[in-house]
Amino acid sequence: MQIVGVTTQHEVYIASKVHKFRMNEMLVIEDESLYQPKGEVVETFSYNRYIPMGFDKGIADDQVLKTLEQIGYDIGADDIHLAKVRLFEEAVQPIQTGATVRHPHFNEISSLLVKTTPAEGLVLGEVKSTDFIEPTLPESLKELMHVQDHDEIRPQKGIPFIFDIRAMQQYPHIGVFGGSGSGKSFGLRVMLEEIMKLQIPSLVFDPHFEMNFASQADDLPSAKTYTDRYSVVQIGKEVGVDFSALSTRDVERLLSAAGSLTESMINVIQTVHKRKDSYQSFSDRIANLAEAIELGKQKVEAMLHDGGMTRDEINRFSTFRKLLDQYGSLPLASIKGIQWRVNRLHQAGLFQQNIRAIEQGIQAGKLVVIQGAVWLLQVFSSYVIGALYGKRRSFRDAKLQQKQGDFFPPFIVVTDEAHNFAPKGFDAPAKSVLKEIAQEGRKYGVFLIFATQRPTLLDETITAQLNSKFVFRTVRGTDIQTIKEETDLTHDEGKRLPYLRSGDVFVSSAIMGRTMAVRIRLAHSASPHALNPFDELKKMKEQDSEQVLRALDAYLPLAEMSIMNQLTNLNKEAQKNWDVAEWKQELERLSEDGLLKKQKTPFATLYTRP
Ligand SMILES: Nc1ncnc2c1ncn2[C@@H]1O[C@H](COP(=O)(O)OP(=O)(O)OP(=O)(O)O)[C@@H](O)[C@H]1O
Repeated sequence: MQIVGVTTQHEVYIASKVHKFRMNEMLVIEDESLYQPKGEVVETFSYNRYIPMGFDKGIADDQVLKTLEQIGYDIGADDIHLAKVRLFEEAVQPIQTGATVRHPHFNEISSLLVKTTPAEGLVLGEVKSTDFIEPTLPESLKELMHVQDHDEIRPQKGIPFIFDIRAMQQYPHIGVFGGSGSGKSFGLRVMLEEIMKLQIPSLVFDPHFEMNFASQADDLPSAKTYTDRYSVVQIGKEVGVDFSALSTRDVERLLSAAGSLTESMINVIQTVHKRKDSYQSFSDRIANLAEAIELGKQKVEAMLHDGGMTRDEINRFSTFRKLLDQYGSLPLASIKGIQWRVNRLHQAGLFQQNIRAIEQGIQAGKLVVIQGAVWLLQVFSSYVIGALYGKRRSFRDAKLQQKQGDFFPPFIVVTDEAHNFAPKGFDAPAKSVLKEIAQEGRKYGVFLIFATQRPTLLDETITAQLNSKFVFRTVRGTDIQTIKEETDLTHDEGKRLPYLRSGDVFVSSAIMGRTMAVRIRLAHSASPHALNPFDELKKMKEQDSEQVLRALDAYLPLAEMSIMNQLTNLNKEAQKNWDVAEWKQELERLSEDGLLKKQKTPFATLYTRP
């Protein structure tokens, strides 16, 4: 391999007759006077006698052609491989044309690529095109993972990409961007596995119900299990909001998530909500007030003067009167609006539990996955993040003031669909607390991992605070533009974004100091959605046929006209509720699928085992 053409201080062309260059391949230029500059391939081209140079010059210019001829290439006849290489550090003077080029030894580039050990960092994947370095890779960095390359699963060959999570203290927060099917969720899963490995307490909001680590990945030798390292809770089942602990401002925020609030509705909440109100006391007060206003003061007074009512009725109407005296001037429509919103949250189970299960999980160093519908997660996240961040802050602040405080650990907040939690341009329940963490969380040891398909829709103050960005395949022009503005991806890398393979990612991180191309490793666990929906249909059909055949077994051979007599038994055993026509259809289907044999005689149609 040799340098050809005119070189600059930061870019050179390299040619070879035998070596086919690969994108992101690392190379060392033998130039003692410049301290062996190193760089990586950013563009490649191959010529052979079928596509001779000059016919389509591609990346080569006249200067390149001239040098090639001078150093003995037969242009138009030889195979020639060319690469454009960008130097990692600008050279003090242009590089000598003709200088030889080779692959680096691990020690020559280790400081650029490896910032921590596998035991202390997140082992997320393999740095692309580094398999040339395998012979010099130290044992401690080998055999850390398996990688899927095209259809083949293979052990790690190149340099591992180990994210130095400890450096988040200085460069906090991670963004994970990528379009549908780009491998973003898969990458997030690998990140979470590594976080569990290190037992870092984390709060994961999971709108897709996919972050479960119970099932192991198929085909992966020695997949790790994470059983004791995480817990999954659902809003309305294991966790919820303790209504009586909410301030009036919290109630406003929660209710606004169930449906936007008008000024007048906010006024209703501020007037009617009392400190320590339980869900019951607040919703009763609202319901009674609505009913009282609907009846009107006159009618309520008349009922109370009328007499002849039971004690309960007297109590009820006295309550109405009191409420009318206190709040009678509030508009009925706004009160009803609040009533509807409180009801909606209650129906979703939000007020049935508290967040103790989450706090315990975090205290125990676990990854706590919180599942629920997006809108409900938005409400709940604002409450739970606010509460836990508050605890962590109080503990740290107390410590700074040398006071005693209950220990609360540092933790990470992880969410997919992050643009729903902190949207650009409009408000969302959790946005203010997330912004605060983006700006101040570092001081308290609270960090964000934000994944989204739409970085353009994410609040820009937060995007700017994400010091490490993992960029998967992105097709949408506006998102590519945002990514280019927010990372140090070069123009060439930006152009490659729509064509990245699922699982390939550019990591642009202040921690690494430069963009790296990485193949994410195979996950040890599998997503519950990993089953192809069409395989799922097939499996369901097979299971169903099996069940029906088992029920039929005792009655075979079965004549079509006997179905009527056996209908109750058949339905019971097959757990169906079919009539005779439906059973006939099913028998026909099973015989078409070859699972039964259909015989027609002049007297009857018979079904038997094939
Ligand atoms: N690193 C990887 N190695 C092997 N296969 C991968 C890798 N990453 C992704 N894949 C494959 O690509 C598919 C799509 O990935 P994934 O579901 O993570 O996409 P996504 O970007 O999260 O899409 P969506 O946002 O629609 O969920 C996965 O089913 C997985 O099989």
